[in-house]
Amino acid sequence: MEKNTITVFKGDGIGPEITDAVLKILDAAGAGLEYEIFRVGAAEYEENGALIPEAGFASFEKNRVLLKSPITTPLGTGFRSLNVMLRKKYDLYANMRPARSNSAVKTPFENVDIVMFRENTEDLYAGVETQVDQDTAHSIKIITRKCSERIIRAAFGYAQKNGRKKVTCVHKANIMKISDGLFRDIFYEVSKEYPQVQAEDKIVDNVAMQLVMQPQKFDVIVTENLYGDILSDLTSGLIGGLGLLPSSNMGEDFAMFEAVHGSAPDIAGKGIANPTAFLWSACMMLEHLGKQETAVKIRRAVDEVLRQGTALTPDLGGTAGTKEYTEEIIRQL
Ligand SMILES: NC(=O)C1=CN([C@@H]2O[C@H](COP(=O)(O)OP(=O)(O)OC[C@H]3O[C@@H](n4cnc5c(N)ncnc54)[C@H](O)[C@@H]3O)[C@@H](O)[C@H]2O)C=CC1
Ligand SMILES: O=C(O)CCC(=O)C(=O)O
Ligand SMILES: [Mg+2]
Repeated sequence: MEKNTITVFKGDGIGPEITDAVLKILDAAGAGLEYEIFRVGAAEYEENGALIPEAGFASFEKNRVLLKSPITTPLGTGFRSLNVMLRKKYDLYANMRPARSNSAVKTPFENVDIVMFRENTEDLYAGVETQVDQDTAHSIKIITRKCSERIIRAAFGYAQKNGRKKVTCVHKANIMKISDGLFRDIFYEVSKEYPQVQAEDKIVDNVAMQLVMQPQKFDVIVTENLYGDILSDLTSGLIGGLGLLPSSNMGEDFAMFEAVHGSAPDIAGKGIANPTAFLWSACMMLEHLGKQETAVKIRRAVDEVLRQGTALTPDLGGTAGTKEYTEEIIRQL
C-alpha cells in the first residue's frame, strides 16, 4: 500500500486524547500513514511563543492534508480562532458535515441522512468587527458571489455524484435582504446547472424547527458559515451527539479533517471522550487519499462496537473510557 505523510495538529482539551486514539486505530488498520505531529494552541504558545509552530504550517503546506483535533478559542477577548484562521489561510471553503443515523445508536430520530455544506470563509464568521464606542459594537456580514457560487456548486456537485435528490438552501433573506438575498439568488442560478437535482430554499429559523420535527425531509443542505455552524451542532443531536459528527474542510489545494465538536473542556483529561467523530473524519481523509478500503474496514469495526454496545463512552450511554472503546475497535479490526 502507498505510504502517505500527513500533518497532525493535537489541539486542546480532549484533542490530544482523541488524537492518540485515532492514530492508534489508523495504525492498527494498516492505513499506511506517516505522521508529522504538532502541538498547537495555548499550551504551545506558553512554551514556545507561537500558537501554531512555523514547522506545523510548513508541514501542512508540504503534505496538503491535515488531521486537526479541536482547538480552544478564548471567549470575547484573546486570539482569534485558529480553526477559522486555518480555513481562511488555506481557502478551505467547503465544510462538509454529514449527519447519518446509526441503527445501533438509539435516539428519538430514525433514518436521518443529512449532508450539510457550510460556507467556510466569510459571513459574520469572518469576524470583521468594530467597537464603535463603549456601548456599541458592529459586526459586518460578508457574502460574495465567488464564495457563494463555489459552496453551492460543491453541494450540488456532491448531490449529483452521490445520487441525492434535493439541495435545500438555508438563509434569512427575508431580513438580510441584500446579503442572504444574494446567497439565495446565486443558489437558484447555480441550481440550473443541475436540473436532475431538486432545488428548494427555506428560512433558517423554520429549518431549525423542521430539523427536529421531520429531519428525514432533508437531504443535502447548503448554507452560510454561521447558520451552518449552529445547524450542524443541531444535526449532531439528531444522530446521538457531537461525539458522532465528522467533517472535512476542502479547498482546491489543501484539505483539513476535524470533528465538528470543540475541545470539550468539561470532560478534558477524564479519559471519557468519544473519539468516533474524529475517527470518522480520519476516514473521510483516507477516502481523500484514495484509501477507501481502509476507511470501510474502520467504519465496519466501529459499527460492530456500537452494535455490541459493551464498550461505549458515557455520551452514548456506556461506562467505557476512550482507551477501552479504542481497544475494542482495534480488536474488531
Ligand atoms: N473546530 C474546532 O476546533 C472547534 C473548537 N471549538 C472550541 O472548543 C471550545 C469548547 O467549546 P464548547 O462550546 O464547549 O463545545 P464542545 O463541542 O467542545 O462541547 C460541547 C458539549 O459536547 C460534549 N462533547 C464534545 N465532543 C465530545 C466528544 N468527542 N465526546 C464526548 N462528549 C463530547 C462536551 O463535553 C460538551 O458537553 C471553545 O473554545 C470553542 O471555541 C468549538 C467547536 C469547534
Ligand atoms: O473555532 C472555534 O473555536 C469554533 C468553531 C466552530 O464552532 C465550528 O467550526 O464549528
Ligand atoms: Mg461549531
